Amino acid sequence: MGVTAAAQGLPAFRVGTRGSRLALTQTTTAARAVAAAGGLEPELVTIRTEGDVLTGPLSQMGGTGVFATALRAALLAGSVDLAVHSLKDLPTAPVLGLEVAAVPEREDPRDALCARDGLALTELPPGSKVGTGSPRRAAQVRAARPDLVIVDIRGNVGTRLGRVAPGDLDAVVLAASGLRRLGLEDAITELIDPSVMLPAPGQGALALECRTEDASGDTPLAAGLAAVDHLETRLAVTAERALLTRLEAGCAAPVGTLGRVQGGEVVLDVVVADPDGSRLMRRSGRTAAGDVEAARALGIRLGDELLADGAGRLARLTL
Ligand SMILES: NCc1[nH]cc(CCC(=O)O)c1CC(=O)O
Repeated sequence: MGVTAAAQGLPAFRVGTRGSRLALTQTTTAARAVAAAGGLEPELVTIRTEGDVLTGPLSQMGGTGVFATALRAALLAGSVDLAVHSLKDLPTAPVLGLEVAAVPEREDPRDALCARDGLALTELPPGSKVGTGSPRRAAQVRAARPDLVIVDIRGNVGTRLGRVAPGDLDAVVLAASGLRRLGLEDAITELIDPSVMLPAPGQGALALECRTEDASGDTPLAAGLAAVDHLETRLAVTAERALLTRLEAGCAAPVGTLGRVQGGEVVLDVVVADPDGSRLMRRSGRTAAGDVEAARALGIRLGDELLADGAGRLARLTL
């Protein structure tokens, strides 16, 4: 990408990314969109994060942000100008000096079942082994199919998909968006309906983060970021993340939620699960689709309702 910058004389900007194939794919796409809208030339900088190096169960890995911390440090140090995160991996706590300046239009937020022989969740024989490292996915699979066996797995998308094999797993659950971005959608045997499985807050969406001083003003980067921001996605994920913050739940918590804009309203569905799937607490709410503050208030209100019903103990569990 860097070669044409000199040729065309476009100003360059450096974009930080994790080194996984999924991260590189989504960073390249997002960076090109920002660059095209802003009249810039992107230069990708690969950054190794703690989450790429450690190999233990993700749910035991020292809390939130293992993927985001190194990218944020690079932004603050000035070694990159933009970081592209999977929004669901981005901790909700704000970082002084940084800002999520754009949230592009979301991909399919649903979870996908990738099973042997084209099977759907209801078709898996009793005792089938389903792989996931996510307490949220595990709890919702258990609630729908208490007769299945959950196997804790981790690794990148390709590794997890490869576990569906004779003598190993019968199925895995992965984000549809990640599979699509990698061109692996043929492996999907069922897009699990949100009434059965609510996704992680922010799933399918990207967060484009930069230094606050670069987020606005009359610069090519600010113009490029403003052009790719998608209001409906931002309203939905703002409500989802406000809910998560209210529950003080981390990315490994058994909390599923999906916001959407529908008929002029932001609608938010939430589930907080007992890890064994024996108890699912559900809530839904809506508010007029206006500014992000109204969307945030909706997430906080549903969070308060769930806390009043005792969801706090469940939400803060990480395993
Ligand atoms: N937890 C890892 C992770 N972080 C982001 C995605 C891709 C989906 C997305 O963009 O939200 C994935 C893979 C998965 O959950 O299957």
